[in-house]
Order: sequence, then C-alpha cells, then structure tokens
Amino acid sequence: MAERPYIVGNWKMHGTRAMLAEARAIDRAAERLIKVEVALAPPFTLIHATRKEATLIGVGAQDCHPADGGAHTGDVSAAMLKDAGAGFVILGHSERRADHGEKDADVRAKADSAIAAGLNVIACVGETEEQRDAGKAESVVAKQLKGSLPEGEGVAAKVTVAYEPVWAIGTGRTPTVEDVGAMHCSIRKVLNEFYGEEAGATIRILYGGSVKPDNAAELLAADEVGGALVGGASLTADSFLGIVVAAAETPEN
Ligand SMILES: O=C(CO)COP(=O)(O)O
Repeated sequence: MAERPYIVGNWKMHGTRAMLAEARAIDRAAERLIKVEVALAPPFTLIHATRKEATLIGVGAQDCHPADGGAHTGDVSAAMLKDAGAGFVILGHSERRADHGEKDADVRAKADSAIAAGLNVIACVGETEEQRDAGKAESVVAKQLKGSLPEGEGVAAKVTVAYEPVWAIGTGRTPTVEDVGAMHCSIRKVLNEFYGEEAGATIRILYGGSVKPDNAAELLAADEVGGALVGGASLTADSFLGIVVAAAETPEN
C-alpha cells in the first residue's frame, strides 16, 4: 500500500476545551512525523476550536444527520461540520448503532450527505462476540459494508473503512494479528467487488479496538491494515503519539 498509514483519534464523548492542549501537542509532533497521516475526531463542541489550534492534522466529526438542514432538533448536518472546519466524519460506529439504532441504510444516507458536502467518510463495521463465536464475523462485516458504503463514480476516493470488532472496543482485548489480517483481506475483497478493483484497492482499512502504544506495531503490521482508529488511547497526546510513532516505524504492508 503506497499511502501513508492513517491514525485517527476518536475522542467519543470526552473533552472540554482543556483537551485542546492535547490537540496542540499532537499537532506539533505531527510536523515531525510526516510518514503518518494523523487526525482527531473530537466532539462537535470542539471541532472548530481544534481546527484552529491544530493546523497540520486532520480534524473530523463522529456523526452527522443525513438531511441538509431543517427541523431536526439537536442534530448537525454535514455542511455544518464542513463549515466548522471538519474534513471528515466517522459514520456507523458501533456505539451509534447500539445507542441510536443506526442501521446500514442510515449510515449510507449519512455518507451520501457527507460526501455531497465535501467531507471524507470513515465507515465503521465490526462483529459482536456472539457473531464471531458463531463463525459469522466475515459475513456480518461483508453485509454491513454492502449496506452502508456510499455508491457512485469517484466516491471510493472519499472513503476509509474502519474494522472495529465490537467486543474489542474499550475492553483491552484484541483479535490475534492473524484474525485481523484475515478480516482485512476479506474486507479488501468486498471493496474490490463493490467499487471495482482499481478503486477498491486504494481504500485504507483501519483497525480499531483497544489499540495502545504497546500493541500498535503488531496490529499495524497485519495484512491490509492501513492505520488505526483509536479511542481511549487518543485522549492524551502521550499515548496517542506512542501509536503514531509505532505507525511511522511500521514497514509498509
Ligand atoms: O471505538 C473505538 C474507536 O472508534 C476504539 O475504542 P478503544 O480504542 O477505546 O477500544
């Protein structure tokens, strides 16, 4: 894979303005770590301020509404995110699927809206522990991809996929490197079928779920892993930069 590894911090529902110091420190270090593409997805309330504090790294959001605007109290449109300084949006995270009942079709509608507004999309997929134990992990993920990825000419260039096994999020447990590689190869096959081989091959597939500085190197070296989507370990510059450094040192895969 020719592209730089992509390391994205998902701050979830964490962070007040005090966290901007972390964003600044991450941004400053990113200047030296040019072999890695670094981004943060803070909560909505910090997007604009993060964009102003951190000028080198990518800044994105964690969700958007599928409509352009209108009577949707409490929601935020893709165009508003763009206006606030976001360059991308994470969609279909398992916490949104669980907390808000988001279905694949909702994720696709949001992705269409985000791309129309000029944002890139990180589309999240992943199986539950029960599904993995039943031997259905790859088929569940393939179905999520086919149902939630945006379609259309030129769209693949705007898409990143994040594989996040639900049982590995925030638990300290991770799949084996072999399992990550097998799943990422299976995702690559689906992407090649869905977008055509040329476009499908360019999409980065991130791994997410309990990525820490001490396990990042081996997870990032797994087959077809193009980076990481990091939750807990992205909340301090120290631990997040530990992962970014591991990515900078990982040979291309
Ligand atoms: O959900 C995640 C990132 O989107 C992963 O979270 P943790 O890194 O805290 O397991």
